[in-house]
Amino acid sequence: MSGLIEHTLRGTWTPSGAAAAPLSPRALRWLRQRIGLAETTTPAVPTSLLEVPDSALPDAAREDLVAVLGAEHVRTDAAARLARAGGMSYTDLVRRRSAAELAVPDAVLLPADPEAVQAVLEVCVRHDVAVVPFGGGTSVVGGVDALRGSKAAVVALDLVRLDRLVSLDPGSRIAVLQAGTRAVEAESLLGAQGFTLGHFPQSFERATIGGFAATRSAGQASSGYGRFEDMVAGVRLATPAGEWRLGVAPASAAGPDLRQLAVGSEGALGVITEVAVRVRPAPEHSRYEAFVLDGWQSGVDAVRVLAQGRVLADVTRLSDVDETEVQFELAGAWKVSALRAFLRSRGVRRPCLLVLGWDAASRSELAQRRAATLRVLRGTRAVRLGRAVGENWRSHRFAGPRQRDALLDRGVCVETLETAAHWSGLSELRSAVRSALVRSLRRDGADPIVMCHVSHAYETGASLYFTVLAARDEQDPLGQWQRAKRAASDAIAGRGTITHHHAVGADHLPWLGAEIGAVGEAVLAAAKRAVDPTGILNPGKLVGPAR
Ligand SMILES: Cc1cc2nc3c(=O)[nH]c(=O)nc-3n(C[C@H](O)[C@H](O)[C@H](O)COP(=O)(O)OP(=O)(O)OC[C@H]3O[C@@H](n4cnc5c(N)ncnc54)[C@H](O)[C@@H]3O)c2cc1C
Repeated sequence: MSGLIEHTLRGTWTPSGAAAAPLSPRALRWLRQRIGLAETTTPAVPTSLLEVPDSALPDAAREDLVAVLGAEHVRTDAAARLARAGGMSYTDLVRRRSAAELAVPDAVLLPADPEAVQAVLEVCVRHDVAVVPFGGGTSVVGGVDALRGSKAAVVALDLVRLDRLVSLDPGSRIAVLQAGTRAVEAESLLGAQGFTLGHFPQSFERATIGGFAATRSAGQASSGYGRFEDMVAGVRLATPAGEWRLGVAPASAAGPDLRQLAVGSEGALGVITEVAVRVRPAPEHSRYEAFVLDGWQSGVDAVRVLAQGRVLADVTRLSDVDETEVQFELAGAWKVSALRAFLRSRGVRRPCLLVLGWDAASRSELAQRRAATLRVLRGTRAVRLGRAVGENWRSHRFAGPRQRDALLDRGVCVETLETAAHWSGLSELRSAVRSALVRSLRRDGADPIVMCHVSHAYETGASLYFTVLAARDEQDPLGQWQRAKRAASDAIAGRGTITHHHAVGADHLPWLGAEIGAVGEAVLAAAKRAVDPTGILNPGKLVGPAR
């Protein structure tokens, strides 16, 4: 299990940066040849070169905030503000690497409990100061960008001190966690009492419980444990209109489920201070295995059959041909040519890796569930690769963000985006996004690598997660990705959702209307007016207008 990384570290995922997951010379050679990468290194610029404007927080607002929180918890120094300036997307990292302009908050507020959060909102309403709730700061959609909208000042409301397990009801299997509790801490607090949340996104080492709820996050084991919104039994929210508590029973017919307004509210409708989550007994046994399907469509058909047969493994992850190739090549340690020869001997020409992982309370439960999955898989011509490859995936499941640092250092434009669609439109959506990305990132005759996987499957459809590797345009690195992202988002609109689990933030806002319609946008705006009449909460995110 990974350790805790200081959430104020921005610019790289771990303090050691690229050294945490260096690229092997073989992998580097292969990449250079595939995407036309120059032989340069592009290290990050020192933090001292980043520009931090003077704080625009009015003195009167500062005094009132200090009266509520104490002077040490109202930070206006450059280091504290810089540490909450933006999230962890590729463009966030490139901005820091190239000393481009950052949206820096005017102050950082550090309340210790829900009452202090409520009191802070009251002060901010009085002084008309914008508030950006800040959890782990791992947003990849501009969700924590310090946008001020029409306000003269903006503060980052950092929930790091709300880090307690408030209660655990083992009979009902409900734990109440404060919103700033990081996933790693939550797992360890729950684990000490024999429970798990089972939520393991790739940002596990840094993201928080409140952030998961605010963004409708999905973890790698979502097929077994559900998406984060499936885990939320109740929410406590501070809003400018007063405190709001939701979720008194496991199910209710008392009108629409208003918990779902809080879940996915992205800091625009309130600050989540506590989340009641459904927990499960910590598994005693687990097993990861890998299989290979021949070609994307056979892989997708196999995952669909598993989902509709309701025998999905807890982790079910299908990589397309390109992602499988990259995993084989970058893994270095695997004997790639021997593996390819073996697969050819089994008639597999276009390998697509399928990783399956099961968690269970007992050996017999594990055996039963695995047997049920494999029985259905048998009809799909999947070739079994065995446990070593599956366990290798598991041991590297949080390596992606570390490897991204190494790729950034080598001049690679590396970013991800995600969507979802019903089974009937999934392959068309994948082709459309793929073509848009390849077209917009083609440079000097070299195509980018565009990889895709399915990691969240449902009876009615699945998510698609794209990873792009291209030679970075050093003259205009931000524009290069922004154009590609726009092309991909245009290709998604009308075919799938603009986001399956990364949320809307600022970046997806221009495409939200196409998905929820003008009436949907009006409903969101009306909800915002009800809880946040002066519009101080997270301007420019989720509820229009876009920045
Ligand atoms: C390398 C990497 C991998 C990732 N992998 C995944 C993945 O596998 N699955 C996935 O779902 N996501 C993933 N993400 C996206 C991100 O981690 C999730 O959106 C996560 O839920 C954000 O949690 P956080 O605590 O970091 O929130 P932040 O980034 O701090 O905030 C996200 C949004 O929620 C709001 N917010 C935060 N806390 C609160 C609160 N208490 N009350 C109200 N609003 C709040 C913020 O204002 C912002 O709009 C990944 C991101 C990175 C950088």
